[in-house]
Amino acid sequence: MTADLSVYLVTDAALCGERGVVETVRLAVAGGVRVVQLRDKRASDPETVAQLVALSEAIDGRALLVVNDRLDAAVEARRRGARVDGVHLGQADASVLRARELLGPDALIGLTANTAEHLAAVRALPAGTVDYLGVGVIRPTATKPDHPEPLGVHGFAAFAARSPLPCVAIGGVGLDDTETLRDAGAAGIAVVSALCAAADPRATAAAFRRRWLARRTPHVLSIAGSDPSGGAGIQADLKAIAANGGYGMAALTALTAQNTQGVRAVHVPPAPFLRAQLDAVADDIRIDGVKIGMLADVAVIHAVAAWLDARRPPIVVLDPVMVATSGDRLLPPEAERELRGLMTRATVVTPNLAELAVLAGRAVTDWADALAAAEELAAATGAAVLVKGGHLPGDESPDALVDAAGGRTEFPGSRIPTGSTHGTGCSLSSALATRLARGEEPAAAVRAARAWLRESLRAADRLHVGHGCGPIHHLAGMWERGGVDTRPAPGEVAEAWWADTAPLRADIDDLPFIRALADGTLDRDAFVFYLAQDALYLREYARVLAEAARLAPTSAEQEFWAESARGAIAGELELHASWLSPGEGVSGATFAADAAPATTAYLDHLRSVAFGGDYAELVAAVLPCFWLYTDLGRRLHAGDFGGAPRDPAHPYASWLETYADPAFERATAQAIDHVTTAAARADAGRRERMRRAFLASSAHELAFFAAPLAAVEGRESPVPV
Ligand SMILES: Nc1ncnc2c1ncn2[C@@H]1O[C@H](COP(=O)(O)OP(=O)(O)OP(=O)(O)O)[C@@H](O)[C@H]1O
Ligand SMILES: Cc1ncc(CO)c(N)n1
Ligand SMILES: [Mg+2]
Repeated sequence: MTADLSVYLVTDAALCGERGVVETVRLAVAGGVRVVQLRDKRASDPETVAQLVALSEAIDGRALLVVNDRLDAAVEARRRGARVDGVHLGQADASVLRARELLGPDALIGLTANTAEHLAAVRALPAGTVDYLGVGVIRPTATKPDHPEPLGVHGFAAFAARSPLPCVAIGGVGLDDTETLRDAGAAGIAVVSALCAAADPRATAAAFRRRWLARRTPHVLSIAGSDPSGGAGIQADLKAIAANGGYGMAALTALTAQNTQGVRAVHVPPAPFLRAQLDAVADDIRIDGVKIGMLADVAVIHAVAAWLDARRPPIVVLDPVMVATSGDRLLPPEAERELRGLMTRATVVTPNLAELAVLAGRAVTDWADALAAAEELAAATGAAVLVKGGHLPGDESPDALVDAAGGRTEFPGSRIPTGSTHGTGCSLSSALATRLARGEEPAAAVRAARAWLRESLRAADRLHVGHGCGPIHHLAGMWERGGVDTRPAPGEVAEAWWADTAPLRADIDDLPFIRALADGTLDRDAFVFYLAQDALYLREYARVLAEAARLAPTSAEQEFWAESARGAIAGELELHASWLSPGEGVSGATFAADAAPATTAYLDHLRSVAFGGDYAELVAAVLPCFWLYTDLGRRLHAGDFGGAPRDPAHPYASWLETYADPAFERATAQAIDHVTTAAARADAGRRERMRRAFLASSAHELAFFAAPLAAVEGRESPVPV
């Protein structure tokens, strides 16, 4: 069989010391050892059998277990239920032919070899008798006192080049030899003292594994369904693997007929054909990581489980897909139980909240439940659980990684405002598999995969794919860094931002203040309160506009914002002065009024953005005061709210006129142009900060309009600031 022989531990009871062989092996396997060879020349056969049983339990299928020399002990331990994958035999040990006969075609059988005669003998054996050669020693070593003349790295390379079988380098191998031997053609490095005598075998094994994987493109296989619309399934997986630095491969479990709106049909090819795909890949290509997605039915799950058991890929990320983003089932309920069986074979499982509830068999209603359920599931299956908070209500989308020992890392993150989340789960699990296959530590791998996912989510709406829940932009970061111009046109930014304010604008339209302003029934005190606050606001707004002028990159923009500042302080206050005139007896109130909470909150927001010194963000923050007023003024003036604003008897007629002023409309068009041009030029991160500043100001506009009536009626404003 083909196996991952990369980091191969040979035990030495004396070197393991008080920690013992079993605990040393457990730690080393947790760190990334792929093959464990029990080697104890002095142990009796019954002792060896007992050791194999204990080791098989400790390894629990996460690495291959072979025994040195003792074929009979291997057979007996298997009889007692231990999982013993094979034997390693020396030239003087029991015949490899007999081992193959007793252990079967799937066993891992190794043979020590280091001379031309040994190679000739191997060539004479029937094909499939021996799987690999143990070749050494590389350097003089105390762990094999009777060792032959050391080969050195060059001797090893020459031998491996002539060998028809994979060669594992053994004898005096240390951490610093890892890449050298790998590049000399080793299929793996066998380590004795560097691991058995290590103070922390887990960390040392992880270091070997990292060094082994360093500077080498990981080969990642997706076992998943097809989504012809390209956003989820293997199509998403291949893009995610490529974007995260891996070579992607895909074996299809199912074909779906789906698009961004839903799944129309599913076709599941026979399970043996899936097995044929998997074997075709594994027989030829080193597999560094596997991602498992849609499994379609019980037969497929069983086929994947059997293949995993036969091949033992080093990294398995299982995304327990049950329901598509669209709500369509991708796994029948009776197969859900079977998924739990697969979990024990996974490195990491990545359920969303609903899947976690099913797998853990308990209700998951909030994030605390999710963390508790993830802990139970990880402890029960031995797989780490990455629980995803994409479906949590609210503004946060956190994930958390919980390992089988109960260790937990949380990854906080704000929700990215987009409807394009088709295939996020597929993409995240593939990115994670790729990074783990490259040897990244689990928490670091999750962090990097999430950073990539978030970058791809932020750019998602720019793809304009489909009419439903669109895909993420898998290659957004690559395109941006590679100089592909993917920036939006200013008009596209304007359209998107305007759409984002739709709920706020609807709320403004529904305010009793606006309704009463339109039909002239607005309480006069409320109107005066509003004007006084507006006057306070405009005085500071003018300073903020002046700051925009100071930061402006072009003289045209400098002139525009300076002129707007002048307009704010002069024109608007002049208007207000005519309303709050001495005859009305309230003019002193203009500057004398205290700022209401809504006013202070809005100004604090504007000043903090101005203080940040980013021109683009600042002009985005000042835009709603132009845009929302122009829109509202135009519609008030047109009588869209009922009432008769052009009626000279309307008490607020002249106020309403100002905002429908064509000069103000032109200024607003200019402001939109300057701001969206700056947004279109900005990189994705700054563009998002601009959008947030724009939306925050829009929300303050709503609160500002809601405040007056509440204030004069002595109640709390319905829109908190
Ligand atoms: N709007 C969003 N903003 C930021 N992150 C998000 C958003 N939506 C989902 N995510 C992230 O995307 C990843 C997938 O999470 P989710 O809970 O949506 O999984 P899923 O339901 O399995 O996805 P899928 O629908 O593709 O199967 C997680 O890292 C989650 O935090
Ligand atoms: C093929 C496939 N796999 C997974 C998902 C989950 O989003 C999907 N929609 N389609
Ligand atoms: Mg999912």
